[in-house]
Amino acid sequence: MAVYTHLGAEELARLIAEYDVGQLVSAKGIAEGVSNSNWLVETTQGRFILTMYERRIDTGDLPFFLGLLDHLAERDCPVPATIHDRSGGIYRLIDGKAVALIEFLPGVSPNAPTPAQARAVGAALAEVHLAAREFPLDRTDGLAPRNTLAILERCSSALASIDADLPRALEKGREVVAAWPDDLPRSVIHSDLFPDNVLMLGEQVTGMIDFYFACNGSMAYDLAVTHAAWCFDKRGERFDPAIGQALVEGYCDVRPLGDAERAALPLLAQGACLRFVASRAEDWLDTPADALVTRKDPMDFVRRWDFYVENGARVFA
Ligand SMILES: Nc1ncnc2c1ncn2[C@@H]1O[C@H](COP(=O)(O)OP(=O)(O)O)[C@@H](O)[C@H]1O
Ligand SMILES: N[C@@H](CCOP(=O)(O)O)C(=O)O
Repeated sequence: MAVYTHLGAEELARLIAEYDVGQLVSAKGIAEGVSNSNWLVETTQGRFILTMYERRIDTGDLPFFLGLLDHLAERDCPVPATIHDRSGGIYRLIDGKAVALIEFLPGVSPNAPTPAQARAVGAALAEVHLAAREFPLDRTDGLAPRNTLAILERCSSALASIDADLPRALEKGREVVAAWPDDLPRSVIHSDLFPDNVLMLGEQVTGMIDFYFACNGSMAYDLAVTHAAWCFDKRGERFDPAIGQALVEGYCDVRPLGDAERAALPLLAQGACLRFVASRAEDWLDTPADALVTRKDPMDFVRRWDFYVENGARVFA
């Protein structure tokens, strides 16, 4: 589920009237997603996504996230542009909560991606990296390896309650942080490009969404995050080499990797695993077992991490 707040018909109509998008026809809550409330809004002029920012997102970051969407959309990247209100505002407040109206993009998120889809996603990610280089705003990565290791360390006494094998991630995390390269080419990165954040029609990427972890960071690290997210089954037990190869080739067709970036990929992929192990462990411990939101298992990324330690050099050769 992901509609945390009820918005009445009159309130919705008043909100939509603040935009030059015609009259409200319907608004349906969207079940997918976990962080924000989302509605599919139909007006006399078309379809839109209305997002209410519920948790995790600092309103002070919205000019960065929403401005980035506009910057990328203007440069023909497949991301939704934001709809500005009549006074040019990029977001509005309802009862103290920020809401934004965003272009609706067609497509569905692939459940079992094919190599051709992975190639298209690699290319689209590289296009975003190139286009985002001139984006004028900055946002620090709060989930860079040092920070995610600190999260894991804060959770250390409870990690074994999630899984007896989880505490060993701490030592592995310290090794990753100690070896982390800080001098790779940078841009603004998505840093959470899982299949559920990509909309596709066949082999075409029609939408990259959910830029709410976007920040300044190393482009090769973003590719490594995407690799970890796309190339395994859900539990991280089975790696699909054809998907991995297509993703990296698709990326390099648009933005070839430098030697240092390619050499760093095995470690960057481990850093990606550290990031999701830590955020999932923290969320797991913060979320009651009977909550409506399904908790994501950090062990899915411990298994990927083990895979990269053993096979990273071969996979990214
Ligand atoms: N611009 C968009 N166009 C079409 N559908 C969208 C768009 N943005 C979000 N969605 C739909 O809403 C769902 C949840 O959005 P998402 O941003 O991933 O939410 P959350 O931040 O809560 O994870 C997506 O899975 C997708 O179905
Ligand atoms: N992709 C992350 C969780 C972030 O959730 P999102 O719904 O905001 O994409 C994970 O799998 O741990």
